[in-house]
Amino acid sequence: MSQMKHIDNTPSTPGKFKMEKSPYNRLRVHSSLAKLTFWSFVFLGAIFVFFYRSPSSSSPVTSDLNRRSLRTNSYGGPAWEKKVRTSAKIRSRNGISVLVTGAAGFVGTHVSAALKRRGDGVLGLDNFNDYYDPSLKRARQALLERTGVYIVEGDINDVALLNKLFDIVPFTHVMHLAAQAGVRYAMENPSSYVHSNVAGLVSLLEVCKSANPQPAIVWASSSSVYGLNTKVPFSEKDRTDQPASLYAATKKAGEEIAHTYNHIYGLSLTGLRFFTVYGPWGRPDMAYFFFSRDILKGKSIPIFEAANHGTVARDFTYIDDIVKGCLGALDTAEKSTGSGGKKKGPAQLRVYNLGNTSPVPVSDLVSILERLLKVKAKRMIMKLPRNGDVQFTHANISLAQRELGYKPTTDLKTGLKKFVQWYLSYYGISFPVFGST
Ligand SMILES: O=C(O)[C@H]1O[C@H](OP(=O)(O)OP(=O)(O)OC[C@H]2O[C@@H](n3ccc(=O)[nH]c3=O)[C@H](O)[C@@H]2O)[C@H](O)[C@@H](O)[C@@H]1O
Repeated sequence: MSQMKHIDNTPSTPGKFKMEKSPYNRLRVHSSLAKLTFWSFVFLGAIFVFFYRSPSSSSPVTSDLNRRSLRTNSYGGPAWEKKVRTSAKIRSRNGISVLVTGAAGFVGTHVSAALKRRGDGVLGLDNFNDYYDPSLKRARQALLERTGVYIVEGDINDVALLNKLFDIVPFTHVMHLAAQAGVRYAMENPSSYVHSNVAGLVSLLEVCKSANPQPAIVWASSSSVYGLNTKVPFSEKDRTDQPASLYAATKKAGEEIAHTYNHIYGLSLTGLRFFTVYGPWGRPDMAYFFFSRDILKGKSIPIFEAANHGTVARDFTYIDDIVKGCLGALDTAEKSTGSGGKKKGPAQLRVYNLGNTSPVPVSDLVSILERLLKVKAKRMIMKLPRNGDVQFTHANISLAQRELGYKPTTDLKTGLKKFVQWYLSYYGISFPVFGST
């Protein structure tokens, strides 16, 4: 401390003392001191105005990104690296090592657990943002930790962190599931979709392209890319240039970005178009989830219908079927061909529908929930809002069937029963619900 003081009082140049000895110089020093004080105030004032009045600092974008804790927490150190290595360690013959982004998310948790179960190395990455209740994400994290999967807390836009992870583990695969999901929320917070689904994807692909070896990447696109397409069932060959929401547009952009990185850098890329995935540990922002909550609370639920009382339907797909599709995609993914950021030859570029091939009207979904929950829903029929929803989705899955061995086996009634079972036990709600179905 005293040493510090000594250092602070030492003039940087001896000449300064000499100058002070002349009265003329003293005058000059005083006047420059006054000037210095004046300008310091001006400068501090400017800083104050910039930080407290600047529109950008209080813009919804900045404050939202801060609020949603998208920043990477501290990382590094031998203990942290050991956790990363242990989690990503392959424990079976022919196993793969996978970086799963969005590992604390709904699909991410299930895929990570399935990979770990069969002996693959798995490292999770998640920013734990508060788009929906983060305590559910923490509970999923705890679940994964028990199976030996460690989740690094960080954002996919953090290139330094991603590079560090690739320095520690030569991942053979990336399962990229981190995204801003939800069709309707895109009108409330458009920038979060660009941040995660466009910028985040690019930053991840930048790191993958430079990694040595380059990993093969499987990532989550969405059925929403079919947008206003009316040809059913939706086939991968159908047009996808009429997105009905910004969410859909960012997923479509992702498919085009994937094409670019495949073309320039030889990255092996597989996009999976998920069709309204549901099940235990699901997302509370999705209709089946909050319908269950509100039916139990006796709150009315808005059920959308199209013009002229047209039915709104979804090709609801059960999580276990989706997991099988994801694993099938990882297992059939060919290696990327580039190295050192340079393409060495053509690489695989694929897109698949992962749906259930059996659309169910939303009103039927509610009837199933009523039976499972033994509570009559207060239905509030509403016109389908013009905020991104499409009237129906229906997947043609023959391509995934042929090339990934994908074969969904769970109908909505069976899948919802499993969801409701989980929901009641997770939220500690006990009453006799089962038996009658
Ligand atoms: O398949 C997909 O690609 C998308 O599936 C879901 O989107 P969505 O099908 O709109 O799922 P929900 O928000 O759960 O809505 C399910 C159905 O319920 C309807 N709904 C939703 C909310 C509501 O209040 N009332 C209502 O009738 C919707 O119109 C829709 O037909 C996911 O939220 C997206 O992240 C995903 O990408």
